[in-house]
Formats: sequence, C-alpha cells, structure tokens
Amino acid sequence: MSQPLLEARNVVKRYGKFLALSGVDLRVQAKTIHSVIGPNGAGKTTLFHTLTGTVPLTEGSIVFDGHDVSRRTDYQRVQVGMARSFQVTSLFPTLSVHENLRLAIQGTHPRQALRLWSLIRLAPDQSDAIESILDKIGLAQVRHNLSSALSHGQQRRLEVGMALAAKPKAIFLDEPTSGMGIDDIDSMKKLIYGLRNDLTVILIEHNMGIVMDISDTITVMQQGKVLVEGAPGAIKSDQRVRSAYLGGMITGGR
Ligand SMILES: Nc1ncnc2c1ncn2[C@@H]1O[C@H](COP(=O)(O)OP(=O)(O)OP(=O)(O)O)[C@@H](O)[C@H]1O
Repeated sequence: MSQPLLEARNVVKRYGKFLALSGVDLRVQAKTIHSVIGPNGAGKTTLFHTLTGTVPLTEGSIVFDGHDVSRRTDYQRVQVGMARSFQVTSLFPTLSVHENLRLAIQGTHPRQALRLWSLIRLAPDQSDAIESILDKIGLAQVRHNLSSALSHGQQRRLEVGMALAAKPKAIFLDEPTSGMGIDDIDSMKKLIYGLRNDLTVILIEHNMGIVMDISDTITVMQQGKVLVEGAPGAIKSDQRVRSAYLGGMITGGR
C-alpha cells in the first residue's frame, strides 16, 4: 500500500482522568473517502479534534503529507493542507454567499487577510476559484443571497465551500448531514463524493446509508479505540460490528 496522506500513531487523549482516546492508529490514503463511525461517545469527534489541532494530544504522533503536525496549532495544520468544515455559526450572516467565499479566500492569503473587512479586489485566479467552489457546492444560483437566508442544507454546503477556499489536500467533515431533510442529504452526499476527485475526505457520519455508499474505507471506533477497519462490504459483514456494536444500524449500501 502507498504512503498514506495522513498517519496517526498511538493517539491518546485524556480529559483530566478520563481517557477519551486510548491509542488510536489511523492511516488515510490520498483521494479516498475515509469514514469514522461508532456509537455515541466512542471518541470520533475527539479524534477529529486531535487530528485538526482543535485540542492538543496527550500522547502519540500525527504526520500529514510528510509534516509532523503533532504539536502544531490548528492554523499551522490548515497551512499544510488540512481543512475542517466550519460550523454554521462561522458564516457571516449579513454577507452574501459570494462575499462569504470571498472572505474565506482572502483569509488564506496573508496580506489580504489583514484587510479582511475591506473586500479588496481579487486576482483572476481567486475569482475563478470562487466560481469553481460555487459550482461544486451547488450555490451558483443563489450567490447573491445572504447566507442567513439560505436553507440549513445550503448553509452546510457553504461551510464546506469555505473550507475548500484554502485549497486543502484533506477536508474533515463532522456529521455534515445532521439535521437535514432528505433532499439536502442527497445533495451533500453528492458533494462529498465529488470532492474525492480532488482531495481526501475524512468523514464522521451517523447516516449509515451514506457511509456505506460513498466510503472507500471505514474505521469503526468503540470506547476510544479502533474496533475494526475495512471496506464497506467487509464492515457490513463483520460479525463484531454487526452484533456487538452497530446491530441493526447498518442498512445502506451500493
Ligand atoms: N472536553 C471534554 N471534557 C471531558 N470529556 C470529554 C470532552 N469532550 C469529550 N469528552 C468525552 O469523551 C468521550 C468521547 O466523546 P466524543 O464526542 O469524541 O464522542 P463521539 O464518538 O464523537 O460521540 P457522538 O457520536 O455522540 O458525537 C465522551 O465520553 C465524552 O463525554
């Protein structure tokens, strides 16, 4: 197997005396969709937090694209190509879809970032990048609408677009379909699947239909550890996963 884009070794995270992650190993191959699933409290979000630098590691190492990022800040990890989808609350509600993306793109350029509120003139390649993101996230038609006027599903796609502005090599999506209706879920699923052409997706998702349909690899977590990892077919038929763990939750599939 080729060198992974992301390799986490023996990741331990303690919150005081509580051991949230007890030695997690994770290898994510480039240009794949790698999902992390497991019951509530298994440690999925904590794992994401440690990978993206939102919380510091207690022990272990994380190498991304050849860089040891174990002790780097979240911002430094963005600079080497790790992006995390923002929460809805980080959209600028009084700005349009286009202006939100414009600010996200300016924010990735040190000199322009200092003038974040001035919406300065963009270089042609930056304008092209906005158009490409608008197409990808399916919001070209509503580019002039205020982000606060978008549906929940559209706002979540815009969050993904904001993360794409940094031209990441990998994007971390934590429950991107939560709270969505069926149409929005389908749009998000198509968007995530399409991202795989250009970058690597690391996904936490409770909707098993989506996970089974679009993942290349699935890591199943339980009580702060990796229980099993494999392709969707293998995970679906894994007895440990089925009976001891997910029970009837696995219903989707290609
Ligand atoms: N800041 C914190 N302080 C103390 N304990 C925490 C903290 N954050 C998470 N935990 C605990 O760590 C464990 C793992 O939580 P985490 O949110 O990572 O699980 P999860 O698999 O993402 O769950 P869910 O599917 O419900 O989002 C839980 O028992 C949680 O209560």
